[in-house]
Amino acid sequence: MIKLEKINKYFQTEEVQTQALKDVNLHVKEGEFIAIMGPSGCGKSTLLNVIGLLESPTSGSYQLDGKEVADYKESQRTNLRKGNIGFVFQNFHLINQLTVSENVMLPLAYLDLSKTDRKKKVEDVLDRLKISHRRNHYPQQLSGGQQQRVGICRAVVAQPKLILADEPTGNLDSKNGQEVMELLTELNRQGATIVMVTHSQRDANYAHRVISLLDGEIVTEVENEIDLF
Ligand SMILES: Nc1ncnc2c1ncn2[C@@H]1O[C@H](COP(=O)(O)OP(=O)(O)OP(=O)(O)O)[C@@H](O)[C@H]1O
Repeated sequence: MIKLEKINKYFQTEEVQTQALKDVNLHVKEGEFIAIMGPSGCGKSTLLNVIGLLESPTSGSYQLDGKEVADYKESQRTNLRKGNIGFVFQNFHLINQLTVSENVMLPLAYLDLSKTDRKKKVEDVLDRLKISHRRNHYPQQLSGGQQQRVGICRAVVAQPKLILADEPTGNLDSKNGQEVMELLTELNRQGATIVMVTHSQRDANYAHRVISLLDGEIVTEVENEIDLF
């Protein structure tokens, strides 16, 4: 599904040039669950942003579902993201002025669906992730764990094949963090491919494979032994 070959990413500011990714090669198969780890500043978020078509690499090849997308312009990347990639963020990124239902409906605004179909999809995902009793609440009326549950609803409502999560449990206590990881595992079992950045070894244990980055380079790749049954 994801094939990165010799991906390099440079950031240029007035004084310095930083190489955030160095010759990164990474293949992710459909249905895999990958964790990306490494110290602060090693390039984890940059890698996730490249995979999620939020940024383009400076050089290298990126094939997504067999299509070369490394040179896509911003408008092409935006179009491809819609409905295909769901994002989960550490700070949830919910809009405080919108209710839970309205937040979850946002990614559907760009898809060609009737209002009834949109409402049904939102209701289905709120039910499935057990947060429908809070549908008319505003984000600040919810606990952190509930907010992340809503964040995950929004990431999956358009049924994307790929879910990208940047430290999804970073702002949660361990009980809520574990619930979020169980939710991601369940979505993965239902077929979603997941790439997750994490600082937590415990969270990384849920993944099939753990990639470690150091100074923009992949230094180790470890397969986890996961009991699938
Ligand atoms: N927009 C940008 N402009 C300039 N430099 C950047 C930019 N984004 C990232 N960098 C630099 O690229 C390197 C990698 O950053 P990145 O955010 O990917 O690291 P990270 O591993 O996700 O860090 P953290 O764990 O602290 O979030 C860092 O040196 C950072 O300063």
